Amino acid sequence: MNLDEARAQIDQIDKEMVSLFEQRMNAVLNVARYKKEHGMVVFDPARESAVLDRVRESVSPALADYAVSLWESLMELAKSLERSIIASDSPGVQAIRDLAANAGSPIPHPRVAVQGVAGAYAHLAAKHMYPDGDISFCERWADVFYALQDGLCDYGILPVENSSAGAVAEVYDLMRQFKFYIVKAYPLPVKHCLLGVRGATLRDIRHVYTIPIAYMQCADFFKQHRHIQQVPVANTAIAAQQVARLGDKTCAALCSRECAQLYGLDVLAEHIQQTSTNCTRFISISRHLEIPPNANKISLLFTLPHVTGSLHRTLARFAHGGLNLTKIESRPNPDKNFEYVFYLDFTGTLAAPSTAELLGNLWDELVVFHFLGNYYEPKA
Ligand SMILES: C=C(O[C@@H]1C=C(C(=O)O)C=C[C@H]1O)C(=O)O
Repeated sequence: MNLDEARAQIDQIDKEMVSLFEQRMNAVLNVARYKKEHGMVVFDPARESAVLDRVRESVSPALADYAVSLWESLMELAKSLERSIIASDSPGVQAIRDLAANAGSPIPHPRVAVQGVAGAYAHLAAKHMYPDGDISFCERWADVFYALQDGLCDYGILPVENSSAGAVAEVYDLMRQFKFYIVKAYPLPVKHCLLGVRGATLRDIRHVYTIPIAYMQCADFFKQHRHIQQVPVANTAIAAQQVARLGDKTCAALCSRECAQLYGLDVLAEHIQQTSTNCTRFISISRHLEIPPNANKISLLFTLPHVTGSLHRTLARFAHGGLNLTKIESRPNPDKNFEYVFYLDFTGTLAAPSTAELLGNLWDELVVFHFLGNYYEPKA
């Protein structure tokens, strides 16, 4: 058989399969109508296992895994179609709608907490995000969460992810513990400088004070300057403050250019990060949900049952809904060894009924599900 003949055969088979697909989906619609009338839920795991067992038995062993995978997808599509008919007023969907309806407005002249001291990247992000904000400083990231919990500030600004060094794991874990809402996000271009005391030169430097995630972003520079040892501190601007206090020509800080003027230091090297587009995403967290009219991003936190394909099936539901995932992060679940908490960001808005419904369904189905916010994030 030549290529054209084989493809003609495939075309003929596809024609029959499309017709069968349509017939199957129509049968699914009948199931959905029945379920709606009888108050039944969409997902029936026992029925799905029976369908998959039958498929596996009916196909040649060499194709069994392929066939099972195809039927798993078919059943996901079936459930998406069913959900367009039922479950639209389940408790989860109602909860999501209530959240959206009760979302508050931004606080004027807010009190904004950031970690570090003046000149920290979080400080620069906070000034962009809240130009009229009253900014105060905390020692650790956790302290920003405590300040918010205790009502000492209205918003907290935190880094969640750098374009080259990746996620800020500690902040993700704190998000799980405190479950505040994300009300804004801002991708801050980050250009690192090496600052030393007045009169120092790059050759004098033996120690660089900085936060490890910033050091990682300048790995190439420090490979070329192997004699410079890293001294980890909690924040880049705290590093600048310490170097200024030490007054030692062998010590430098890796931080923003703004710190030079703030702490009376000299710029010994600038823009030493790996990539010219280096950028850190900052979020603003709040005790209260706010959804601005231009909200374009949604963040979620959830756990999944530890069974084959559960993440794949969940993500497929976003794909079927035409939703573009922008970030997925997994962190250890402290309640269950070697199981994970998933964090998902995607472009979307709760104003889209199908999105609100998808999230409501997940709320109903998953043991742990938290809606973290629907906020505006400008393009990086
Ligand atoms: C169509 C149904 O709903 C869902 C989809 C199934 C399918 O596509 O075969 C099977 C079980 C349910 O999870 C059904 O309950 O039969």
